[in-house]
Amino acid sequence: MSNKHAPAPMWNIVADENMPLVEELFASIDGKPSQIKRLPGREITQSDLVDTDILLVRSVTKVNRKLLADTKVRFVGTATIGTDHIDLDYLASQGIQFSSAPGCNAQGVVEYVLTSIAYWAEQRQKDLSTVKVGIIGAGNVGSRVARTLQRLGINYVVNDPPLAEMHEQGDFVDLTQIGKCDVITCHVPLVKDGEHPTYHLISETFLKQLPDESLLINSSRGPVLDNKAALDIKRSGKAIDYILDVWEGEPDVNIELMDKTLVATPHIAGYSQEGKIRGTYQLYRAVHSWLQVDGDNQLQDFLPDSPKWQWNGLLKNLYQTLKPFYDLEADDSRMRTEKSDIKNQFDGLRKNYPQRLEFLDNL
Ligand SMILES: NC(=O)c1ccc[n+]([C@@H]2O[C@H](COP(=O)([O-])OP(=O)(O)OC[C@H]3O[C@@H](n4cnc5c(N)ncnc54)[C@H](O)[C@@H]3O)[C@@H](O)[C@H]2O)c1
Ligand SMILES: O=C(O)[C@H](O)[C@H](O)COP(=O)(O)O
Repeated sequence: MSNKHAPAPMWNIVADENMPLVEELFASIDGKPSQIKRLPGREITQSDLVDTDILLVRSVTKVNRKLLADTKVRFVGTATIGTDHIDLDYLASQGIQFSSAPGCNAQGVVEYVLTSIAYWAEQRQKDLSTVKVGIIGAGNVGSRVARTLQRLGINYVVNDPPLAEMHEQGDFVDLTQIGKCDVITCHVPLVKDGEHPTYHLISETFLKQLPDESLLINSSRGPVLDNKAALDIKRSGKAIDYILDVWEGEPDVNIELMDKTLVATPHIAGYSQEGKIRGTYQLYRAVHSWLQVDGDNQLQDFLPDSPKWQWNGLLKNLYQTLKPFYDLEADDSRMRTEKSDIKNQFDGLRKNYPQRLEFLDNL
């Protein structure tokens, strides 16, 4: 395969400042050294990229014609699962290679969701052996949430029309059935058009039919939930709980909605150390595969030793057994502490997020 970079004396790389291991993994590629420039994701502009070969971003950088026109960028990688911040059609039209990091932080999200359900059960005195969870989206995250609930003996149903149409194995239910569940958790990409859009999938109509005392968790993308409708429903006095990790208009979170949540966090559901490391590593592999060259670094050498949660077989007090491994309440309280200036503090809460390790792989 030929590529425009073969004669370059040095790789020019621009990377989001919040990606770990870029210096370690990208110091040289195929024997050629790299010059790596780190920038805050929201502040990367076209002028930073004029002589850049490889752009490595996270979810806060909008990658489109405005950013990439008249630059040398030939590879864009996002160390995230979601790709709604990337104009994939534009990249394809320009022959710019692209990679995301599918599944990289799925385990962190699963742990966030399980801890959230357990916290809600404790707060609202629910018996998890009689609760039914509705999972919307059964990809990397949703299917693992299902597997985890299955192992714990918690009932669930799954909605995923695109998968159902592909005749994937498994039983799928429609959204009406999901709307009858005690807990609903969303794991869909943000898609605004096509056959199965997810923008405002959780609409006023959907929220109105939810049973009283149900819980809605959104850790997918803010606009999957109509935030205004969610607020209006609470204002109307409906007894429904929200656990929200993602928000319409981030970082400009609706403070009244935040006040009405059971748990509010600043888009950190997937923020395990391992998830971030896997994200960068998957891009390292993708760059080498694009160039058809070898890379010697092995993922295992960068992953920390993770703690192991041992389940005692009881659903009662589940939250108290999870809390030493993931302190959801601490995440919630850090966000509420910054409430008065959340728009300006949101990114800082994420940048300075405390180390969190995955713990659930031995259920
Ligand atoms: N909060 C966080 O920190 C965090 C972390 C990781 C991922 N995410 C978000 O979660 C999303 C899901 O992650 P994933 O790894 O499971 O993605 P994935 O692509 O593996 O799976 C998404 C699933 O959603 C299904 N789907 C698409 N449209 C649907 C619709 N209209 N109704 C029901 N199902 C639909 C797809 O068929 C697919 O099975 C990501 O796109 C990302 O936006 C958030
Ligand atoms: O899509 C994802 O993978 C997550 O939403 C991602 O972890 C968000 O974190 P960010 O890229 O904004 O640091």
